[in-house]
Amino acid sequence: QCVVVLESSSRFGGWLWTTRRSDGAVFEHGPRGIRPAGAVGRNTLNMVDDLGLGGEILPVTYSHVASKSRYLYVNKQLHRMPSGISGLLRTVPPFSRPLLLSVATEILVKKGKEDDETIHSFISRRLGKELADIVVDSLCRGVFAGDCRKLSVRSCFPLFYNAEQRRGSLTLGMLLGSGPSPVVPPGPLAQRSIKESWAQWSLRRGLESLPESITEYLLQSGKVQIHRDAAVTHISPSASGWKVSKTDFCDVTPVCPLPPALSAALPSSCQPLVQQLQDISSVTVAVVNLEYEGSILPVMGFGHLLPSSEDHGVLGVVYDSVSFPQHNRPDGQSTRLTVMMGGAWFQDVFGDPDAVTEEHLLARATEAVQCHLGVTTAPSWSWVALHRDCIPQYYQGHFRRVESMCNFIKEKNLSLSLIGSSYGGVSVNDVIFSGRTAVEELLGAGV
Ligand SMILES: Cc1cc2nc3c(=O)[nH]c(=O)nc-3n(C[C@H](O)[C@H](O)[C@H](O)COP(=O)(O)OP(=O)(O)OC[C@H]3O[C@@H](n4cnc5c(N)ncnc54)[C@H](O)[C@@H]3O)c2cc1C
Ligand SMILES: C=Cc1c2[nH]c(c1C)Cc1[nH]c(c(CCC(=O)O)c1C)Cc1[nH]c(c(C)c1CCC(=O)O)Cc1[nH]c(c(C)c1C=C)C2
Repeated sequence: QCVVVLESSSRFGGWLWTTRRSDGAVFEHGPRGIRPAGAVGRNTLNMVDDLGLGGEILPVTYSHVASKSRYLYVNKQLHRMPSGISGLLRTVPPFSRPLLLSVATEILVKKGKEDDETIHSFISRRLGKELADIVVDSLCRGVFAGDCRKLSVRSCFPLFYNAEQRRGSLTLGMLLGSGPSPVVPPGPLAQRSIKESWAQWSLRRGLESLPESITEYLLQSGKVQIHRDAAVTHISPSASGWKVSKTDFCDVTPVCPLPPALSAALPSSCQPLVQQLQDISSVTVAVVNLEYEGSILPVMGFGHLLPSSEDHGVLGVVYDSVSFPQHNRPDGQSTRLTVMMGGAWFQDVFGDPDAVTEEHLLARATEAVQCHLGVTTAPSWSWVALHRDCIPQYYQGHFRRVESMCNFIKEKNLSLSLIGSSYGGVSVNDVIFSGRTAVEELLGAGV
């Protein structure tokens, strides 16, 4: 078997993108933390073991302040998200009643009849409108940069959907479990993560080390051809497999991540698939990394999110220095923050992504830090990145679209796998797991 990897840009890694400054500071422009939990989390840690990257791991435990404290910026104030029993029992602003009341009465709410629903409608129905408007609205902005009034509960939070389906309640589903998950035995690193109670992890030189290390591993194996600056422009079925781009690769089974690239490359005989791919939309996020001199944060924690009712444009701010102080400048005298903006509201707030200036995005980000965190000094360093169409949006009915694409591929006996963030989960773990599953189906397990 011959494996060929074609990457259109000049670097591997996609959204895993790190800047390593010469003084030792590390800034993430894409993902910054990976969760070790669950089958997909264990799978990634097993891969980190295989790559020999275990010594580079930076774990953040559940007892760390970054795991215990997350904030919401509501009514022009920061509020710590309630946690623990006392947080659930008391009425804490910005909520009008103890959260335990919503959780307890949720058990009595009847099961929904629809085969999918928006996240906002699902949570309003089960836990009340206030939680949907504030907590879940913010959560969807902090994971999907998306609008919970459009996103699908079944595809975005399958755990919630399955809990209702199997146990009749979210609360019971969380307590009793809501169904089977793939079997992935934990390797040494995953075992360590369980023993030490990790909530998330990164790598000493940033998460881009992961694709860098994979590239090195593949090159050393001598079994894989990898090409940068090699965009797939056209694929079409041929007698011996697929004809890919301008080059003839026989017996190639494309494993394709991006719907726009794939739909543009497919032939007209795959029209139904092309149409379904074109129907998966994604949102643009502006990511602004900021470095400030000294310890400037008024609170410690993972960061804060804003519900869409507070501000459409600013989604949230990550306090990178708190989770990963190892990425600070070695003198330890700085604070690193990341402001994320736009998402589903990008066009409304900032207009055409091609016309928005870096200066405008930087000004909006520093203004948010000043307003939300009371930081009046200017940042000593900044980096502005505009990530076009970076997070796919699983709108209501997404599961049906994915099912129908898979059926088309099966019926036509197309030797093609759909992997990546557009189909069954947007986290780094989901994407790696979908790739592994597809390759195992093609080449057999144990590869
Ligand atoms: C700002 C941001 C923050 C995030 N934070 C987190 C986080 O904290 N934790 C987490 O788990 N996840 C996070 N994510 C999500 C996660 O990073 C992504 O979902 C994941 O990296 C997507 O991987 P992918 O392989 O599906 O796609 P991509 O990363 O988009 O990779 C696709 C690759 O295909 C290449 N390509 C495109 N078209 C072609 C073509 N025609 N021919 C050849 N190559 C092509 C691209 O150049 C790219 O390298 C975040 C994402 C963003 C944008
Ligand atoms: C403010 C915008 C964003 C922040 N992170 C992301 C956006 C759009 C992107 C993102 N964050 C996470 C994931 C992976 C999801 C997963 O299943 O692992 C993605 C794509 C992780 C994450 N971030 C937050 C939560 C609740 C999660 C889920 C996993 C976990 O519980 O750790 C919340 C959150 N994200 C951001 C902030 C500032 C924030 C909370 C304070 C930034």
